[in-house]
Amino acid sequence: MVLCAVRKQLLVSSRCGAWAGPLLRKSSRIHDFNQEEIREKLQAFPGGSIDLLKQESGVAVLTVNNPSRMNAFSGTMMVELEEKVSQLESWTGGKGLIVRGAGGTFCSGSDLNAVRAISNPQDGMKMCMFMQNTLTRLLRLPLISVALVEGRALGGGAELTTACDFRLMVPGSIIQFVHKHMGLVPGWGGAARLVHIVGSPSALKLLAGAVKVGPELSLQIGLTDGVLEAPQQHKGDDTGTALRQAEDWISRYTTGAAPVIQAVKKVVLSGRELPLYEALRTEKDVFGTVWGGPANLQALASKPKHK
Ligand SMILES: CCCC(=O)SCCNC(=O)CCNC(=O)[C@H](O)C(C)(C)COP(=O)(O)OP(=O)(O)OC[C@H]1O[C@@H](n2cnc3c(N)ncnc32)[C@H](O)[C@@H]1OP(=O)(O)O
Repeated sequence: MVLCAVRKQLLVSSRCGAWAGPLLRKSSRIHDFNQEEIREKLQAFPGGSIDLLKQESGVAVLTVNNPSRMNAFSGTMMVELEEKVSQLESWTGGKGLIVRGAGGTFCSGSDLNAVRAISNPQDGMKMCMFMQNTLTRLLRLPLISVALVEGRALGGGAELTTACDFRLMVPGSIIQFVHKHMGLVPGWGGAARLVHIVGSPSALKLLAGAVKVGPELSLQIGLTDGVLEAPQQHKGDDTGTALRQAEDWISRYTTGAAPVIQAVKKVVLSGRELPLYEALRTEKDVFGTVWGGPANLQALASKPKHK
């Protein structure tokens, strides 16, 4: 059922040139439940915002913005994240996404005040399913995504980093699955994704030890894809900032026509999520959307040599 939904999502989005519309979005959810009730409850815990900046380069910047609480996720921010993911799903010209936190730190997980207020099992389950649905859709966006980790990514913040294709860290930053210290395990899909990224022995160590993972260890176990230079801010020049460095890093993967970059992400996604037979069928269909397309014809006309 879920596999069919993933394939359907990939195919229709390929034909439309945009990511899945509302109909498919519903069927591609991991948990099919009425999200309205939990959305309403989450709205009762305001604070901060999730800001989205779509740039002409085709690379968007999504900022978790609640610096007075180390960018903890309030209830309204959880709802806003879902809305921003919906906007990105229908961004035809999009190629890349950088997810970051405001004020020099990434995210300290869910807002503990909201968590206390909805600590009953029913609401906890609904919040968990809501965030799993949203973060699954974030990872499935037809955009190449990277989490830019400055400061700390704790708890749900660490889980959020795993909902991106790549992670970049600045010196001194930390990713820590602190859940065990909170009497919890990840609930936003972070454990399942972490196993895919670093393998089960390392995932077990990180979760059972609530290990503080700095850039060096992170590179060693394959959690991080790059360590940036220590950010430097010169007057009138932002080239040294972590964001600019992340934009430079991602540009090597997002240079080119949007339909081609999106197709690349789709074939990798289908390879990651579908059994081989389904993935091959999807790859064939996605191939059909770029074969003979403008970028393909232009490349053929220019007789390129790949030296
Ligand atoms: C399935 C999801 C699971 C989860 O995400 S559970 C949540 C896991 N996260 C946490 O437990 C983080 C707890 N916070 C901390 O450890 C520390 O605040 C942290 C992030 C290391 C920063 O330490 P410091 O630099 O010393 O700063 P501080 O403690 O004074 O924090 C500044 C203000 O931010 C607040 N804050 C930080 N993380 C928060 C959170 N998750 N929820 C609600 N408020 C949070 C903190 O209470 C403080 O506020 P205030 O200035 O005292 O009013």
